[in-house]
Amino acid sequence: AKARHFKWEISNMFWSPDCEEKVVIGINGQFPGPTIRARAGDTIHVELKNALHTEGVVIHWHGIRQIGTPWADGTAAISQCAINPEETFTYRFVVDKVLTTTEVLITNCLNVRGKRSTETEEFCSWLQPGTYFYHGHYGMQRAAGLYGSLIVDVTQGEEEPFKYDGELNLLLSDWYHESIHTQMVALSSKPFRWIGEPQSLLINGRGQFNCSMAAAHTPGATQCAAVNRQCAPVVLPVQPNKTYRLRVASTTSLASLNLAIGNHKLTVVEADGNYVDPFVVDDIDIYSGDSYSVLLTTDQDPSSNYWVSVGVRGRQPKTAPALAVLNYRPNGASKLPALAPPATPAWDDYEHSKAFTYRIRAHAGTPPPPATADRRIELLNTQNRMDGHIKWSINNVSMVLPATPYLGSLKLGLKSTLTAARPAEMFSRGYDVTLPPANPNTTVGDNVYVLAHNTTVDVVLQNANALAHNTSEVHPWHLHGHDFWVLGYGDGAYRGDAADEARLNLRDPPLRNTAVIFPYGWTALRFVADNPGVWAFHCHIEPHLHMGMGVVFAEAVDLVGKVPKQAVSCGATASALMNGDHL
Ligand SMILES: O=C1O[C@H]([C@@H](O)CO)C(O)=C1O
Repeated sequence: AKARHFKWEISNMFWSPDCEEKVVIGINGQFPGPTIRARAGDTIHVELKNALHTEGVVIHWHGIRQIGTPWADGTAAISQCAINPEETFTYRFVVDKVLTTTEVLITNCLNVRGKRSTETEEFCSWLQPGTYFYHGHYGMQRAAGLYGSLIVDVTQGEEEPFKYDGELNLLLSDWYHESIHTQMVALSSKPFRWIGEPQSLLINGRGQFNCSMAAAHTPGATQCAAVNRQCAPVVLPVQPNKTYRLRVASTTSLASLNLAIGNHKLTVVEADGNYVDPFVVDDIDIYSGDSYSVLLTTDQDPSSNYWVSVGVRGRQPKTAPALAVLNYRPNGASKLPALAPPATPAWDDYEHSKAFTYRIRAHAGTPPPPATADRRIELLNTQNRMDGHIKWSINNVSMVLPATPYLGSLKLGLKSTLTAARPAEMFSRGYDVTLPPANPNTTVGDNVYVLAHNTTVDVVLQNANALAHNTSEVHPWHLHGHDFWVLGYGDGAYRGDAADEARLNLRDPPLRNTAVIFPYGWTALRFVADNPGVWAFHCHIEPHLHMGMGVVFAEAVDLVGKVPKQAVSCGATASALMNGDHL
């Protein structure tokens, strides 16, 4: 395994992601940020200088478990203090080691790998290559363009369970013309102002607002992409009769997406860094926080190019699809495809989305979940009011983050930094998910669940009607520090009865770090609390997180190793350290 060193400077800069000039957060003068490419087991060192003039910054390595390095997870107020302007913080972590101490997993891991790969007998660990990404996790900085790809290849000499001739990378995002500062003020203001739908969808940071793709390809066109490289349509060059691995990840602020390629089938082989049982589809849904690998065979008429089309799902779209060109060489890249771009399924065709999502199953050799859980936490997702504000709440508590990051305050036992009461383990069985909340009022709190080491935890996420009648939205939930098994999905209220149990798949549930709840439905997850640290678990929709849609899992914090002082020298932890306390 190698150490890979990166030196980054984060700054605001003028950029035209969709041909309209705005301000983005860039890294080393680039937008999106540079792609990190490593092999499984490598250690990444990112020496990150904050060159924003007046804002802190952190970077979250989405999908990387941070085993033994919870202070490098990059969540402001949870795992570390925001890095101040002009300061430098070094992230050091391994990509990506799965390690567990539970019996079932050890046995399975030994069966799969045939050997113990760590020195200590009680552990079994293995390396996990895959498609990941990184992004800002302070305020709404991700929506300002602070993101990039993180791709982890298999260790030298190891093979993937599928073959391909080439690789293409698509990092998908959405883009607003309002600054994130305006957006945050709007979302927090009284009366509430919703940010609306994004102006553009971006592929690898490039989109076209108010520009026709034809204009983009017309020599001499005076506007848009033809004259601005920053928003030039993405071209994916391919040779006929080859197989390509398309890595697709979504870092959108709001939009759920669907991707299709004219006349081409897609074989799904990886989800969130885990191999899946391969299946063939015409298009894939991608929620914010998801990543996939799909195989594409260039078996169509080679005299033509084809459109790659990315459209909006789950919300009535006001945003034009993003397009890229699948360029069969030796055709010119600007040769317009003969076929029109493939149309996205109707935005509210949830049956289509469920059919896709339910087909995702673990690849043979993936460890199965423990047969039973030690604890079940049921989280009701509602939209609420509080003193004239609109919030998202979990069991009627909307999450607010403290000034002092939990990792430091809990390690030092500074109990005063926690909300007095622990959050509820379940919501009332009689709750009617089909109606707006009977009691729309919410409180705020830290939503910290304290998890005992190595316990198996079930989480049931319950969706419900929002404040307006006949409205329930999709929410992709992302867990830090872990993959979970997605045990199952159901429509309506979860009751935990035999019918609900029958919907759970304990045989080949996929391991993922992000899972969606469908409108009015529930999703059941299971994970093992085997990674000491403090981990965010939240809706990956940026405005919803800002409105409080999340919880925190504080996991065996007493077993966390020595926390670097620099990570937590702020707030009450800084005072305690000055008084001589030791982390
Ligand atoms: O959080 C949200 O607020 C709006 C709407 O519910 C109220 O304006 C919306 O569509 C959201 O997703």
